[in-house]
Amino acid sequence: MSTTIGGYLAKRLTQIGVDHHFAVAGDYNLVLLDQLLAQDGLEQVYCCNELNCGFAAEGYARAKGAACAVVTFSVGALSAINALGGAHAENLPVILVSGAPNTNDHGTGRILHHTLGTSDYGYQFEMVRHVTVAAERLFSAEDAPAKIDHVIERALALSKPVYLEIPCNVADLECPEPGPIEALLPRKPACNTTLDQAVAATLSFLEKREQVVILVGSKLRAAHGLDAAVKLAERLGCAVTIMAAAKGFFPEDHPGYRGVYWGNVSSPGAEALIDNADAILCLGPVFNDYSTVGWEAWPRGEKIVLVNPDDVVVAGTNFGGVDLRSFVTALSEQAPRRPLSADNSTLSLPVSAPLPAEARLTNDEMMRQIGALVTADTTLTAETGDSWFNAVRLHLPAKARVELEMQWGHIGWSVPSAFGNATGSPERQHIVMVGDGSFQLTAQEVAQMIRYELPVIIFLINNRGYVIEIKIHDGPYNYIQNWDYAGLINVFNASEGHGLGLRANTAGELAEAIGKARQNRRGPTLIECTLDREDCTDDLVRWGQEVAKTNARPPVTN
Ligand SMILES: Cc1ncc(Cn2nnc(CCOP(=O)(O)OP(=O)(O)O)c2C)c(N)n1
Ligand SMILES: [Mg+2]
Repeated sequence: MSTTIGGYLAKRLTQIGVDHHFAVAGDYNLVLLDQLLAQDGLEQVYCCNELNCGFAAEGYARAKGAACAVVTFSVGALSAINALGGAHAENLPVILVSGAPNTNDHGTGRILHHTLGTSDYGYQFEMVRHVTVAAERLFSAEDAPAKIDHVIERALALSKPVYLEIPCNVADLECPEPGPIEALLPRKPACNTTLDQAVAATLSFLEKREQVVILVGSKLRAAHGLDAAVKLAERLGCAVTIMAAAKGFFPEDHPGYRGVYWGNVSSPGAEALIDNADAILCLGPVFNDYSTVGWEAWPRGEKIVLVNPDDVVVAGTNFGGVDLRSFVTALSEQAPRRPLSADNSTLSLPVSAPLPAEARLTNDEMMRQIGALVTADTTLTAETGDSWFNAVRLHLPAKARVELEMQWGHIGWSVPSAFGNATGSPERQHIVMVGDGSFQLTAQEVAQMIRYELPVIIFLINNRGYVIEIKIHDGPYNYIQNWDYAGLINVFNASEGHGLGLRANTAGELAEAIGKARQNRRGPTLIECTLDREDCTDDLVRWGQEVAKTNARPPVTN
């Protein structure tokens, strides 16, 4: 039995659970798109531009575990590379496929359209290698299956993006049908010796420790460790705090849950818990300048067990080649059971009283009403900006999901990512919180939510500017042209769309808009929430001051 190279890729995508792929057409990829369209069980979904296409795939991977974006050469791929950087930073297996020039043009010295105007067409491949863990260029049918399998296997094994370049005259060449998919799926580690030693070292480390705390980090999901972390918390009976970028990665109704650890913007009591602990098990953390609030909140030293996706460090001793899920699972099975020492009934939850309907809308009232919307079936995508701090402060019901991009932090990511996430998980309720500044970068992807009739509820927080930047360091560059954000939906609807654009200036208008949004099942509802610029979270103000101090450190002169 044979297929084509595009058909081989299409079959592999469906075998790894990718039922949709995102695309922007270009003459270098049209034949490939035809091959992908021919695959049963694989839907082709279109985006307005290649940056959004990459972010839509990134969001889809959050829902489905992997994703694919197909773009044209150079003018398309160079935009998508930014989104691939985001997928790399956020540990998401996105497969970027780029069409490419006809193989007969290589080495001719000819100048091709969409290129830099030179005869070397290899620059894109060189660029993309910096943001992927595997990259392949196809030139013939003979080695195409092996190269396609290689990049897919690497994407799944490392939960990172990969790249495939398919020339326009190669996509429909004949090749054998794919073999068994098992060869590409992540395999359990063969060697247990190091694992056993890491567990033994941790057990003896814990023997002498009384104040044990688990700190959940943002790599835990990519390392497939969410369930194991709950089992470990139950075994140790200990308190559990989460890092902001890991919001939703530990059930907040669990008795051990004790809020967000984020330095001086931690949940009440969480910072003291970490500071007073004599053992901190850090599961998949990312300690960067933002998550440590300018390097101030960075647990280190002999009381730390650092559990990374592929290695464990016990009080400074490194155990390489130990995967996080196996380690946490083994520890949860072998650690002496301890009684529940933490009780999150003391967890103080900021709940503001409802405002009268005619009252001017405030940030607290907006979050009170959004919080009431969140259920176990909700996926909340929260954008860079005060939306980070608002989302992190929410108290989540079990199984509710929060999607953040706190490592890459590309403003505008949330709209296309939520489009992809909603495409991959239509059974969930999708909510987006996005500021006016961020929205202006990728707004057009709301039109695709209209096209595909996705009932995403978008809370557009119009506070007239880049407030997160204003709180770090103000200047004229933080103020933007205002849009009629609610009115934009009519533009995107044209004559046949079911999008809804509403504005909420008061508490009552917001409540009414949310009611209408919940009824609108045939398209997105954008609710423009107008807030005073100064009405932002205290957390943002404190965090912004710390970040500004960190950025202002004078060069260290030796
Ligand atoms: C692609 C990209 N370009 C610039 C930035 C820097 N930046 N980070 N946050 C912002 C402003 C966000 O403003 P909004 O979305 O309105 O959010 P708020 O803080 O709620 O006002 C910028 C301009 C960024 N993070 N990503
Ligand atoms: Mg803003």
